[in-house]
Amino acid sequence: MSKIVIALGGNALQSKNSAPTAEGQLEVVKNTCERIADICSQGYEVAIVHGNGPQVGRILLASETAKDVTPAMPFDVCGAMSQGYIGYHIQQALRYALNTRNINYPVLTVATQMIVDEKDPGFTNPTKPIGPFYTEEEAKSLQEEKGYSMKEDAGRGWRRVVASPIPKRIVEIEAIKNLWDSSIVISCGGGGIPVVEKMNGTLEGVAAVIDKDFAAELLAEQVDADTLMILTEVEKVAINWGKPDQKNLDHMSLAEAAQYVEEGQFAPGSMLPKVEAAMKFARTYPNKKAIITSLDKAIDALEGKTGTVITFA
Ligand SMILES: Nc1ncnc2c1ncn2[C@@H]1O[C@H](COP(=O)(O)OP(=O)(O)O)[C@@H](O)[C@H]1O
Ligand SMILES: NC(=O)OP(=O)(O)O
Repeated sequence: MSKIVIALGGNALQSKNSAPTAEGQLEVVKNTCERIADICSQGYEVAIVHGNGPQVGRILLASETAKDVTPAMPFDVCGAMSQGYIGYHIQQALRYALNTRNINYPVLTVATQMIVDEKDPGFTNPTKPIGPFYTEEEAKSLQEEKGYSMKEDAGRGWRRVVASPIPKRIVEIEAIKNLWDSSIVISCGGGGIPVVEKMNGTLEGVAAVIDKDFAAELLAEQVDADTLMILTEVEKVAINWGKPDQKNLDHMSLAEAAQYVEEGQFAPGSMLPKVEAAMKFARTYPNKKAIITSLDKAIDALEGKTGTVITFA
């Protein structure tokens, strides 16, 4: 059976058109899980990685706002909280969607720690957008008042950006591999809880948010997946994106993708990490493929009918 690691983007978890409540997230996740269950019912074995940018940003905000009532939680703990409640929603919704298709695999979430290098340049150059969107004015005053780093996010508004080191090693990988045959595993949520390994072998959480596309790629390598599938809002990656001469791409070889990256075709913090993660998978496995497409088109893309496919040649 073909093994797929699926990375779920923001639109698979929350709707832009409604308040970011827990109930709203569950509604969106129910639809997402119907699509994932469709993939499972085609005979694919799947593992799920999800993002957490909006969620971890809001948990941090809530924690900071409530600091006079209860101590603020550190960054890594907020990441762990986001894995817990997003994983819970996916577990609940996917269990139901699978059961209605007479598939009875258990679905479970592994709180996953991800080892990063404490000297990673990401710690001095924050790039990962988290939390809500702001106007430029709001962003500038937050920058002044709270010392946040704020950046414009792919034409969609301003957001807080935080350190995003490269994921190096999945601490719980052996457990995830052991669980693969009997369960659908949700792991490396939000890219994994970022931890550094100390000289004495202990792990220590650090203030960062890892990119889930890079984490999904690392997981796909570790479980020897056949396909890395990155699901986002758009059906295809484009060059000249948002311009009158936008061209949606069916396929990119590694060389073509590298050329487009060089030209700055992909927005940092949004499409760029997806393309870079897909390139890494294609470089590691010249006979396998990475696909970037939308949730609704996932099955069509697996059948080769749409999406942007990234391969070695
Ligand atoms: N070259 C591009 N081609 C397609 N989409 C792009 C491109 N550059 C930026 N984008 C934007 O990036 C978005 C995907 O990034 P984002 O929403 O941050 O990811 P996620 O789905 O993981 O939450 C797309 O929905 C689109 O708005
Ligand atoms: N951690 C992460 O990559 O989250 P988003 O996909 O929400 O940006």
